[in-house]
Formats: sequence, C-alpha cells, structure tokens
Amino acid sequence: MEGFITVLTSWSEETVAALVLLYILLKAFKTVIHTAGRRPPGPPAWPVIGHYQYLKSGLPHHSLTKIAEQYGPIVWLQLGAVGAVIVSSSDMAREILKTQDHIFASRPAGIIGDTLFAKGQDLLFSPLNDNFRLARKIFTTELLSQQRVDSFKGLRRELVLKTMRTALEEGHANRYLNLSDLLHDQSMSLSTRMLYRMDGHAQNKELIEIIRDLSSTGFLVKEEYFPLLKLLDLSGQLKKLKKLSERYFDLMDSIIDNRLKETTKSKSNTEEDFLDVLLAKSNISRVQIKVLLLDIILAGGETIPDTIVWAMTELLRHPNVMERLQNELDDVIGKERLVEESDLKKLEYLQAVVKETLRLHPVGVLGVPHVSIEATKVAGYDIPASTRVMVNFYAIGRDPKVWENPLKFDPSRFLNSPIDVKGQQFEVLPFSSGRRKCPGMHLALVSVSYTLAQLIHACTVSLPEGFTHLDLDLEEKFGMSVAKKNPLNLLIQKRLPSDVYGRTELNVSGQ
Ligand code: HEM
Repeated sequence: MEGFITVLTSWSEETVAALVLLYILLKAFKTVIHTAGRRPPGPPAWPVIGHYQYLKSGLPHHSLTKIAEQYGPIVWLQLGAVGAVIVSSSDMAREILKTQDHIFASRPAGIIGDTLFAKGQDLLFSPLNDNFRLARKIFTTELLSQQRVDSFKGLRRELVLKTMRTALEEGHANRYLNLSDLLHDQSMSLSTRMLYRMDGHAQNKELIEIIRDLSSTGFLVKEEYFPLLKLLDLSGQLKKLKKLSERYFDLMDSIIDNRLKETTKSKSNTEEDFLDVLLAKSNISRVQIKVLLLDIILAGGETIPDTIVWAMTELLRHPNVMERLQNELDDVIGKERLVEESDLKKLEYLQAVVKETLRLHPVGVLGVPHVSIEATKVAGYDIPASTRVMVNFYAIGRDPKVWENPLKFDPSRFLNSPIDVKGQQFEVLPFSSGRRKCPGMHLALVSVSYTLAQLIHACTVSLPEGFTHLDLDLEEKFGMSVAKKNPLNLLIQKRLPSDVYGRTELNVSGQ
C-alpha cells in the first residue's frame, strides 16, 4: 500500500485524474490485459499502475532482484498497460537470449525509440526487421569490428596519456580530482573523434550539452506505460525529448553538410572515421546515419568511464587486490616504461579484475528491453506475443546459487576459470548474449583494461586525507548506465621513475 501511495502522491492531480479515467475506460470496455494462460508468478498488482512502482523506485534493479528472491527467476509484472517478464537467473537468460533468441530478439516500440531514433531506425531500438539486420551488420563488421577498433589504438593511447597528464598535473599541485569527470571527458573525446574526428570544437560542446540533458531526462519514461498520459503529456517530458531530438538532428546535419563539402573539395582524409564509413554507403539514409551515430554516443559514452570508476573503487576498497595488480604490472611491464595495449593479453590478473568488476557492476543492469514477437512458453509458463522482457544482469552476476560468496570482490575467482564475460556462458552477462549482444564489447574491454592498467601502473592513487578504504561506498545512481553515486575524489601522483614520463607525452610541466 505504501508503495502505491508514494507513487500516487508524487504525481500531479491531473496525472492521477488521467489514470483513474484510464482505469474506468479499461473496465468499461472490458479491455483484456491478461489473455488466458498460465502466467509466471508475481507480486499482487495495484489497479491501474499494476506493478509500475517497482520501476519507479530509485534503483529498479534492486527492487526487481528482491522480487526474484521471493517469486523465482521468472516473474510476471503488469507495468501500467504493458505486460512484462523479468528474468533473473542464468538458466532463464539462456532460454531468452539463446534457445528462444529468434522469438525474443526484437525491441518494443516506445517513446525514446520513436522520438530520438526516428522510430527505431537505429540499432539500439530497432525491432527485428531489415533495418536491424543492416544496422547490426554495419556495427559488427565495420564500425566496431576488431580491425576497426584496433585502427583507433593510437587515438586511445593519445587520449589516455592526455587524461593522465591532466591527473598528474593536478596531483603535482596537490589537488584532488573527480575521477568520473576526468574519464567522461576522455570518453566523449574518444566517441567524437571516432565518429567525426572533432574534439574541443564548438559543435562538440553543443553535443555534450545535448547528451547531458538527455541523460538527466532519463530513459524510463512513465508515459510509455500509460497511453493516456502519453496523449496528454502533462509532465512535458515528450515535448522535452522532441526538442532535444531536434537539437541533435540540426547539429548532425551541419556536421554532415560540412563533411560533404570537405570531401568534394579534397579527398585527402587520412584516417577514416565512422561518418566517412556511413556516408560511403548507398543503402542508408541521412536519418539512419544520424541515429546510428547517436547509438554509439549514448551506448558507449558513459558505460566505459562508469566501469573504470567501479573498478578503481573496488581496488581502493581492497588494498590486497590493488597490491596484487600492481605487482603483476611491475613484473610484466617493469618500471622503466609505460603499459601498451599490446601488453594487455599478458596481464591475467588485470583481466580478472575487469571481469570481476563487470560481474558485480554490470553498468547496463537491466540491458535494453526485448519483446516477444509471438506467443511462446518459457519454463512451462505462457508468454503472450508483445510481452516486454527484461533480463536482470545485476541479479545474475550476484546469484548465490552460482557464485560462492557472491558479494565479495575477488578477481581470483576468474583465474584459471572457463567463465568469461563475453556472452558465451550465462553465469555472468554484462554484455548480454545472442543477436542483441553488445556490439561495443571489444572496444569497451580494451578501453577499460588499458586505461585502468595505465592508472594503476604509472600512478599512485590516494584518497582524501582522513579517508581510508573502509570509507568508500558503493552507492549507485540509476540511468542508462548505472554509475557510482558519490564522487570518487583522488590525488593522482607519479609512481614510476621520472625519466619514464619524460620520454613520453606524459612530460608533466614543472616536474
Ligand atoms: C562496459 C561497457 C558496456 C557494457 C557493460 C554494455 C552493455 C550492453 C548491454 C547489456 C546491452 C543490451 C543487450 C541486449 O539488449 O540484450 C548493450 C547493447 C548495445 N551496446 Fe553496449 N555496453 C558497453 C559498451 C558499449 C560501447 C562502447 C558501445 C559502442 C561504442 C556499445 C554499443 C551498444 C549498442 C549499439 C547496443 C545495441 C545492440 C542491439 O540492439 O543489437 N556498448 N550493451
């Protein structure tokens, strides 16, 4: 009852009136939300809102994990007018993402996909259709293929060293800095340089503002679950999203126009970026180009820095793990040079640290909703067509039936273990699996591992005075990427002999 009242009191009178009207209409016309059949279990539902309060809670992946503990690994929720299934175990995830991938690999139509992504003409929000097949092929074989990701190795090195230079300069002046801010700047530069070679340009600043506004608007739009609210748009959310979308489309139009002029004047581009690749294709429209680029900015921009911040937080909370990682780096790299990306495959403990971070902190905690394209059965339960499906990756990585001491940060569990995070095994699925598996996985793993290795090998990282590792919290902030809520302020200083920095771009002024 409390949850129901909290939800209602947080909405305006008009919203409540609209909901009541919707309820009366549904009753009057005997709208059948549940078709006959044996549904998965679930908690009792409230009239009108159903189980929507579980999504509305600050951290939905936590409330959904609690429901799974009570009702089992497959649960039915009525989210306003939308029927949904939440799965929270590796067996159920295998069923959805592998065995019945052909039925569950589509995306539901929704407000974000419609408004920002031109009715799902991108990849992230595309239903299972020809657009999906084309976009997926472009992402996996061209934009984010291993070869393309490797071609940006020099760019990643340049940006990581730039980040470290800023950090060391601040550290030299005894100033603490917010690690998340620093890494988000690095990640945005990486995205925009890969996308269209621009960094620090005025248009780039405009893009950063748009993305910031988009993230703060949030991706759980309640109007999506209550059609009448969508019609009325009392909260103004839809209008706001439309405005942001127009700003983004205008900005990209000017970038594309400039590029077209540039390439007709001279074809002397040295390094092919994503915009070049997409413009060279005759089978995609300008709108598709814009929404595909937005996918990369939104899906990649925050997930990488947020994961590095989680890894650093866990390392600082576990000094023994930090020491073991530093020892590995010193043994394999030595203290006379910096880490290079080509060293990563030799750094087994580093890889285990990254996997363990992704097990406990899979930043895409609930992934992106899937939808069933036809009626089917899962674990003996009837799942109607058009059911929204969410996989709780957060719960799966912490499942006590699978993981011993699941809440302990212990990278050694991944040493000499056949379990990886790449979606082949279902015990841990930070990148999901199947047709919708994250196509940015290779870029993400190499970027996270390389940045983390540089920071731990070349820097000493200290907490503010008076803080110990016991003071570090793991509070989360929900969003498209689940980030650490409280800032991680650090003093970052040199760890290696001075001449190592002097021989690289890390020659910090005044040191
Ligand atoms: C640590 C970093 C990352 C994590 C944990 C992550 C996780 C995920 C997850 C869970 C999904 C949903 C899969 C599903 O629907 O079943 C996803 C989809 C996606 N990710 Fe990532 N991701 C990361 C980084 C990236 C990066 C760097 C990019 C691009 C540069 C990217 C691009 C995408 C795209 C385009 C999709 C949609 C795929 C589709 O719908 O077919 N991701 N990611």
